[in-house]
Amino acid sequence: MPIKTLQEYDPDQIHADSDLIADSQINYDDAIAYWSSVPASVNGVLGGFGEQTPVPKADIVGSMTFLRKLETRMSCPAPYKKLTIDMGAGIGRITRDLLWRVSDTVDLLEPVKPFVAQMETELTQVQQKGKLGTIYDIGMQDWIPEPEKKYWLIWCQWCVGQLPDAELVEFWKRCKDALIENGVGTMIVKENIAPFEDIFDETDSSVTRTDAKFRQLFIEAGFKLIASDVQKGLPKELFPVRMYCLKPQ
Ligand SMILES: C[S@@+](CC[C@H](N)C(=O)[O-])C[C@H]1O[C@@H](n2cnc3c(N)ncnc32)[C@H](O)[C@@H]1O
Repeated sequence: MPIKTLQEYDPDQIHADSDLIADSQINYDDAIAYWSSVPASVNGVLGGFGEQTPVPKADIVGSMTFLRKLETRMSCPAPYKKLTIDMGAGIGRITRDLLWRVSDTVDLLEPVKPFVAQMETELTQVQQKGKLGTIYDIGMQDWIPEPEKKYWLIWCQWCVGQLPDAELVEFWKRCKDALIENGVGTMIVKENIAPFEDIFDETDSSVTRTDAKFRQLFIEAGFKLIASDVQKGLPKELFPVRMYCLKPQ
């Protein structure tokens, strides 16, 4: 399940597998096969926590509140433009419901073809408003930022567990280099948090990391943490979800 539930967490099982490092079990092909097999819908990308649950709305409201708190830290002086990229974007849910509102243009990155195809429907209005940028149909591990493009905001939500630690650090280093310099650019990471140790999930071949692991990897990638909040209003059976606001060191 991409959105992990606490009931699924079995510490005995985790300890039985503890000779296997969680992220060493990630397999990109298995992940793509899983994501290609689920419906190209909000319910599909949120592992069954779609619009019939409070999750999508609470998520967007929580992100908007977090961004409002950060407004002064995220100002974008001329001549810069508010160019954003939505990483592991699924069907474009976050761009459709949030990112276009705060950005001039939004690029998206998503490797699963049926999700990319569905973006055409989901993002019609974003396109009509002239805010749809480039769609990269590749994985984060293969993304090499275009040298002339500098982002005001890089949004990574419910997707970085698809990369092993070392690949994730390399990806975040490329993100750092792709941000507008002089502290203008920001990266936001919003992910499930594991309670005690990183957990491998064979369903979508991903890991759920602890808060301590996230903070360690941010430092390794050269980011400093500006602010962090826990998402409110999610069902109690879900793992906590945390938002991190990061700037290059
Ligand atoms: C839980 S969904 C979240 C989608 C979207 N971020 C959202 O919140 O609506 C995880 C997404 O990560 C994508 N994904 C899987 N492996 C990836 C990779 N290596 N690089 C980028 N995205 C990946 C999946 O296809 C899926 O769209």
